[in-house]
Amino acid sequence: MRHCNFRSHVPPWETCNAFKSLTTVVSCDKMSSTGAELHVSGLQGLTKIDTTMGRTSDVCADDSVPTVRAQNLDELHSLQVKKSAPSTPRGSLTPKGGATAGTPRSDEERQRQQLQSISTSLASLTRESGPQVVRGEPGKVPIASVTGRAAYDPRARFQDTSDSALKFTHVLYNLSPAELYEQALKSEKGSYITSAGALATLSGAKTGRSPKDKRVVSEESSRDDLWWGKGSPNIEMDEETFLVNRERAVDYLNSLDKVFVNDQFLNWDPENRIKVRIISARAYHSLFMHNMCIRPTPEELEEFGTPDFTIYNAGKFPCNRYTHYMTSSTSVDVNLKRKEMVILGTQYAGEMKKGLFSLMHYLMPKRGILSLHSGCNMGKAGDVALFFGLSGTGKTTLSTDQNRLLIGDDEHCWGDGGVSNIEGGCYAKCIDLSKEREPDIWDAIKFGTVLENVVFDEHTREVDYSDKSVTENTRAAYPIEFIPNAKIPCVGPHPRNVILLACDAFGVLPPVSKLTLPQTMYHFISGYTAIVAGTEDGVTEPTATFSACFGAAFIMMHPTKYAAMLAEKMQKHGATAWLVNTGWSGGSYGVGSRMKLAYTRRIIDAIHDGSLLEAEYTETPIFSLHVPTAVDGVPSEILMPENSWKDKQAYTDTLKKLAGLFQKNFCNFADYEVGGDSNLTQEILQAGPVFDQAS
Ligand SMILES: Nc1ncnc2c1ncn2[C@@H]1O[C@H](COP(=O)(O)OP(=O)(O)OP(=O)(O)O)[C@@H](O)[C@H]1O
Ligand SMILES: O=C([O-])CC(=O)C(=O)O
Ligand SMILES: [Ca+2]
Ligand SMILES: [Mn+2]
Repeated sequence: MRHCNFRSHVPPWETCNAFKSLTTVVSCDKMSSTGAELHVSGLQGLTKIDTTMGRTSDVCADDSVPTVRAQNLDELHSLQVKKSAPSTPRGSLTPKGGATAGTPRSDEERQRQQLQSISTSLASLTRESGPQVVRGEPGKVPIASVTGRAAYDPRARFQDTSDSALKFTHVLYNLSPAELYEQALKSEKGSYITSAGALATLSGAKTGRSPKDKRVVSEESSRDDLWWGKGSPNIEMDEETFLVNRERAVDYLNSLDKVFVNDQFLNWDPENRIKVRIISARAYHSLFMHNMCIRPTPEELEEFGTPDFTIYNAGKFPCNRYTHYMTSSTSVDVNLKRKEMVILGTQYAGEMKKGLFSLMHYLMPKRGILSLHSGCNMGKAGDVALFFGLSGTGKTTLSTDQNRLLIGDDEHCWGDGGVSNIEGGCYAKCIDLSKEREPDIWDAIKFGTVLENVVFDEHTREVDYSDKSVTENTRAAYPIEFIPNAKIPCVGPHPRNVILLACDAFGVLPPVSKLTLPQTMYHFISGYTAIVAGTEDGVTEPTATFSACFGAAFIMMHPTKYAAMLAEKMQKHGATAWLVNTGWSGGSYGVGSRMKLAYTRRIIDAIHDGSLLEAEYTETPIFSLHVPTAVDGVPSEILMPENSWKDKQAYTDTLKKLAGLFQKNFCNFADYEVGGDSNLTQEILQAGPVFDQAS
C-alpha cells in the first residue's frame, strides 16, 4: 500500500499509533480517486453501513454502563453544570441597605437591582447614568442585564455619540475561586497552577506598592482632619483632577470585554463593618480581594445594597502624565468625599489592600477606634497580643503560631469592645519560605491561594521559594480560614501585650526589651526598621527606615493622634509593650547574622505566657532599654547585644550611629502640640536615646 503525500507533512513526533492505523485504513487510492465520487453519491443517500460486519449477534457492544441522558454534546455539557441553589428562601431577610426594605423580591428584581447598582458605579460622562451591564461572560447567554442610560431616560437614548455608550459591559460578579482560576488561566498570561494547587501569577512591572504615586483629594469634608506636608503620605490632589483619573479608569474598564466586581466587607466588628466594591480588570485582582477582604454569605450578598466605598482598578492602563499632579504613569488616588479610589498604571494587588487600609485609618479614629498596622493572635486563655512592625519584620510570621489562635496578620482595629481584624485573609511574604520554619503558611498555599511573582519548575510546577528572579517581594494571599487555628469571627478581647517588631540590620538593638509607656510612644511614633539596601550591587550598609506608627504610608491623620489613642488604650487595659529585634545579632549585616526564627519564637512564647514579665532586667546604654537576663530556650549571651559583638568599639560606634538617626528622625515630631501644649511630646522625646555626641 502506498501512502499519501500528506503523511510527510506530519512531524515525526506525531506518528503515534492512532495516526498509523488511520493511514493504513484510508489508503491513497480511495482518497485521490474515489473520495469525490463518494461525497457526491452521499448527497443522493448513502447506503446504510453494516455495523455487524458479518459478525453474528453473540458479539455485542458493552452496555453494562447506562448511556448518558443527552441527545447531543451541548445537552451533555449542560448536564455538567448545575444551577446554584439559593441557601435561603427569597424575601425571608430584613434588608439593611436595600431599596426595597421589608418587601420580598423576585430573583429577577434582585438581580436587576444588583446590576443597576453596578451600572451606577461605572457611570462616566460618556453615558452619564452608567453603562449597559450584563451579568456573565461575553459570548454566553446573558443571565440578566440592565440598560444603563435608557433605563433612566429613554428619550436620551440616541443622543450619545460615543461607541462606548452603546456597548454592553459584561460583569463577572463575586465569582468563586474555581471560576476565577478558569478566567485567569484562559485570559491572563503568566497564570499557572502550582503543584500545591495555588494560582501563580505575575503582578506586572510593579512588584510592590508605589507610595510616591499616591494622591489624596483635598476637599472640605476631610481636609482639616488629614495630615499634610513633610513626612505625610498624603500628597494632595484636587477634586477635578480626581475626576479626570476616575473617568480614565472607568472608560478603560468599560472598554473591556468583561470586568470583575467584588462586593465584600471590611472589619469583623459587626458594628463597624464597611461595605466595599472592587471593580477590576483581572481575575487575579478579583481572587486576591476575594481572599483578602471578608467574604459575604449568599444572604449578606443579596442584601448588600449600595457600597460604602468603591475601588476602580484599571491596573495596567496608565494615567496620563499631562494630567495635573501626575509625576509618573502610575496613580493611586483616594477621594474620601466621593468614597472612591482609582488605580491607574500598576497591577500590584497590594495597592487595593493598603488603599482600603488607608480608608480605615480615616474612618475608624473618627469613631474613637484605633486602626493598627499589626498582626494579632490570642492564647487559649484569651490573652491577646498585637504585633506591630514595618514590612518584613515578622507580623505575619510571628502572629501565625501553632500554639495560638490567629485573629489576623496585618490590619486591626482596637475599639471599646476589644480588637477586630479588618481583613478576611493573610498576605505572607514567601521569600525563602520553608515547611519546617513556617508550617502553617506553607500548608495554606493550596487551591484558592494567589501566589504572586514566584518562580516554579516548568514541568512539575514545584515552586522554588528561594528564587528572586522576578522579585524578592514574592507573596501568598490566602483566606484566613486556611490557617487551621484561625479565630473566626476574627475578634478578641483587649490586648495584654503589644509587641513592636524591628528588623535591625545594624544589630545593636537587643532581641527583646520591655518598654515603659513613654518608650512605647517613642518607638511607636518612630516606627523603626533597617533594611539592607542594594545587596545586588554589593552594598552591605544597612539603611534605617522610620515610618510613623509602623505604617506611615497608610495613616491619614497626624501620627500623634494614633499614638495618643494607643497610649490611652494601653493604660486603660493594662497592656505591656515590648521591643523585639527580629534582625541582626552578633554584628551588623555582613558580620553578624539574622536572629534565628526559633529564638524569636521562644522570646515571643515567654512574652505570651507571662514569664518574661517576671524576669530580672538590666538596662542598655543610650537607648535605656530593659533587657531580661534570661529567656527560656535562648542563649543568654545574645540577649545583651554588646556581648555578642566581637568588636566592642564597632558596637558602640554603630549604636551611637543608630541613636543619631533616631534623634534626627524624631525632630519631625518634637514640637508637635497635643491638647494645646507640647508637654506630652517632650515626655516622649525624653524616652528616646540619650547620649553625648562627642564622647
Ligand atoms: N527571627 C525572625 N523573626 C521573624 N521573621 C523572620 C526571622 N528570621 C527570618 N524571618 C523572615 O522574615 C520575614 C518576615 O516577614 P513577614 O511576612 O512576617 O512580614 P510582615 O511584618 O508581615 O510584613 P508585611 O506588612 O509586608 O506583610 C519572613 O520571610 C520570615 O521567614
Ligand atoms: O502592602 C503591601 O504590599 C505589603 C504589606 O503588607 C506592607 O507593605 O505592609
Ligand atoms: Ca504580612
Ligand atoms: Mn503590611
